[in-house]
Amino acid sequence: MSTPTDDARPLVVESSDIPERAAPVLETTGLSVHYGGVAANRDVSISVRPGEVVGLIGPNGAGKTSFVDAVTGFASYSGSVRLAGEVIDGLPSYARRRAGLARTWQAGELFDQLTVAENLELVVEPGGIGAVLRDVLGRRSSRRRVTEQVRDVLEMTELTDVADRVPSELSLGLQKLVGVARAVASDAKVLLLDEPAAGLSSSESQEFGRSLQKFVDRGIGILMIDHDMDLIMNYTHRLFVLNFGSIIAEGDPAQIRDDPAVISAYLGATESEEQRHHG
Ligand SMILES: Nc1ncnc2c1ncn2[C@@H]1O[C@H](COP(=O)(O)OP(=O)(O)OP(=O)(O)O)[C@@H](O)[C@H]1O
Repeated sequence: MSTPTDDARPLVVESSDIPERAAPVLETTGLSVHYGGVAANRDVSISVRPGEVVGLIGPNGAGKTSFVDAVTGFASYSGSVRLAGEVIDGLPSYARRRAGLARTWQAGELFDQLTVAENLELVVEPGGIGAVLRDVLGRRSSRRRVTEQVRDVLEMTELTDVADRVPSELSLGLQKLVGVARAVASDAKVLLLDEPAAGLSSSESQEFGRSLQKFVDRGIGILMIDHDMDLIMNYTHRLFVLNFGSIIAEGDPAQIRDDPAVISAYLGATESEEQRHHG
């Protein structure tokens, strides 16, 4: 494990610490997504191993969200998705979630009327959101009982001290962490993080990156999409780069940073943005 001495160094485990031959916990093979005539993903094959943080990056419109939508069962696709070795094609999104595929969304997804602990209870309570809301709306002074599973995740994510607060009382960075904690509370094997740094300052984003270590330590595989290159470069082990729906590069952050095809894809995207603004 890395032993960082300053904030600039990655705190997640080094690639060499991940068993090279560990079977992927998430694997897609030839995944393609079409919206009418638009090919949002073409033949995308990626893998995430247990305890590995994999980044999926690419210019705007490259197909990152479409990929996550397909993997989580929110968009139709051709090709195949395996979770812990099992093919999950054809399963609806809730069944994929139950099987251990957890997702966080770009937009805030926490219930502001509920405490942090209650937000986590939503995913572990067999009665679901209805049962939690009935309890909470019925209460006057006493808080809902915190289950052992939620207490465990709160401890792991160091959120125990804010368990009784409502999200609006927390910094945006902590709110994001609560979102991830909630995803993990549902016994996640894989976490798909869609732009977790959106809206965060660069120091909050780095803080968020450091918090990923706890999930890595538990062997959870993470696929992270973000435009924040400091977060991506410092806190991932491996990266896949999408452009126009296809993977154009794969490698560790240092390799990707110097890859001519990647540089050209980003420059091309910037140039066409500029042409759009000036055209
Ligand atoms: N529901 C949809 N219907 C039709 N086209 C869509 C739909 N969703 C996405 N697309 C198109 O698919 C392509 C990929 O979009 P997607 O949102 O997956 O890219 P992205 O990499 O996530 O972009 P960004 O970084 O801007 O979020 C784009 O051309 C987009 O316009």
